[in-house]
Amino acid sequence: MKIKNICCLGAGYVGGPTMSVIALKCPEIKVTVVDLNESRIAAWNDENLDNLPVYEPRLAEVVGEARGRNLFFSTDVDNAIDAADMIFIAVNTPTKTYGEGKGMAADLKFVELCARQIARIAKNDKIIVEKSTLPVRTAETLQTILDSTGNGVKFEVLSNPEFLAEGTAIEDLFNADRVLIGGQQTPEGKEAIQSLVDIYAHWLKPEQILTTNVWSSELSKLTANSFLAQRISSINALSALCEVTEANVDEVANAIGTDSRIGPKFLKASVGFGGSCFQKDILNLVYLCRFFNLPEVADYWEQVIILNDYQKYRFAKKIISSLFNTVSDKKITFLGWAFKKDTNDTRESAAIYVAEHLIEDGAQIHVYDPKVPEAKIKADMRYLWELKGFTEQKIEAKLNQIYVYSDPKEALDQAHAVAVLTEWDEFKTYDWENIYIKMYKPAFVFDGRNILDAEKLTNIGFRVKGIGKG
Ligand SMILES: NC(=O)C1=CN([C@@H]2O[C@H](COP(=O)(O)OP(=O)(O)OC[C@H]3O[C@@H](n4cnc5c(N)ncnc54)[C@H](O)[C@@H]3O)[C@@H](O)[C@H]2O)C=CC1
Ligand SMILES: O=C(O)[C@H]1O[C@H](OP(=O)(O)OP(=O)(O)OC[C@H]2O[C@@H](n3ccc(=O)[nH]c3=O)[C@H](O)[C@@H]2O)[C@H](O)[C@@H](O)[C@@H]1O
Repeated sequence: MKIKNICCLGAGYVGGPTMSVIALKCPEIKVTVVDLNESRIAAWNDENLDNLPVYEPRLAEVVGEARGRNLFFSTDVDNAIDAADMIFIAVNTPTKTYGEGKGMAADLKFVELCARQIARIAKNDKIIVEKSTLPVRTAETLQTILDSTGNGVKFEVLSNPEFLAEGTAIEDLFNADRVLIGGQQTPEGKEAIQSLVDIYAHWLKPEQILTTNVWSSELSKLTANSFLAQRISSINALSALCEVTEANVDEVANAIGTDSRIGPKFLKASVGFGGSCFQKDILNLVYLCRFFNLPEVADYWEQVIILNDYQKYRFAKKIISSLFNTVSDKKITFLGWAFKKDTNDTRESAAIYVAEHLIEDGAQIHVYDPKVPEAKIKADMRYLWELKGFTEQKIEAKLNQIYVYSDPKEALDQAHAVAVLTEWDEFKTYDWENIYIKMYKPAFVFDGRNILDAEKLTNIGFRVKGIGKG
């Protein structure tokens, strides 16, 4: 089937960039991205491209070219579903916060609602594409819901997980290592797979487009994220050993990364990985393994999360113990709040958890992040404390321990310590001599990303503590 009209449910970090690139590369296909969130859609339609709801290098350029031509953002979900031959589901699939599987399983209620809405609206045959990250065998559930309307419409469900990383989304989409398309191995399933292959073939080579059965595709996405996160937890585990043995974790990473069997990527020790997906997807994998009665496999993967929590806690503890065992009423400046550089996304950012530990010890947290506004930072902390069941009064009191700045100089002025939580490039270019003069002494720098020149800072007079350095 030659696709002429695509609809995508969910205009978030995945739906927005992926559909913008498809629209850019396939000018003959009309692409409509819909969302229930009106303000998000309004931001996607904002004339000023600096106001797009997702910050990604080069995204504004892509949207600027395709929007209004064959790329549209709308809240009219029903009409977009009706008109489409192919519907991508790119809605959120967070960890469940209630009931069966709470804290572990993926919450599929948004995906299920999409399937029900499609089943209700569709009048002609459609291809449904799972773009959201889903537990293996979700396609079966979707197919059951879609097929139970009895209106004779035929649906083919494909799995097409997304591998882009935030901060490099456009680059990743333009030059994907691979795209993965899973479908039923029936003649109709194979035809649907080919329709999606044809779309990606507008800009990717045939060898970059992998096709599999639907279950392998679903499981490959969870597996890829688990392997990536496992590498970070592995190097972070060793960073703790480096700190007590005077080995240097960056040197160790380089030494092992030059072995072509290991490879150099994803070996950067840090304050801990964040982002909306690694933790959620591993928890989901662990839940699935327990569900299928594989406790040893579940325990193995769960350790990746346990180690990551330990790393964030260890960083906060090091700040407290270095500052003479208390940070009560001390000004601790956080450089960065986003979970990595070049994104405004803060979901599961290590900064949130480090801040929580320090606030618990009485610290005043002063934050500067070039892309994250005050409202977002406070909302992140509020969400965490609400989940813990804190009273409104307690939450308000804790929020008063957080100060957010749009000028890094003000954030750093008269601080007792600086903690680098995100690896934004601009932090490396600051006038550290001047910052030192204006800080309380001894002036501490805790580099949770190992991006600053520790030798230079030490020569200025700072007490510098990186990750995995003795
Ligand atoms: N953020 C990332 O870098 C990546 C995310 N993923 C996966 O993609 C999925 C989406 O992730 P994000 O884009 O980050 O989430 P997001 O939260 O940024 O966006 C999801 C959007 O879906 C909308 N939505 C929910 N229900 C809807 C419905 N019934 N109809 C229309 N819109 C609806 C929400 O309002 C929200 O704007 C998740 O499953 C995630 O695991 C996969 C690869 C990368
Ligand atoms: O499913 C998803 O959501 C996506 O998850 C990750 O992408 P993302 O979370 O956007 O960003 P990463 O570059 O993977 O970084 C994740 C976290 O790990 C940290 N990290 C990364 C690499 C490293 O060596 N060390 C390290 O601490 C980053 O700072 C960040 O906090 C994967 O890299 C994507 O392939 C996947 O599509």
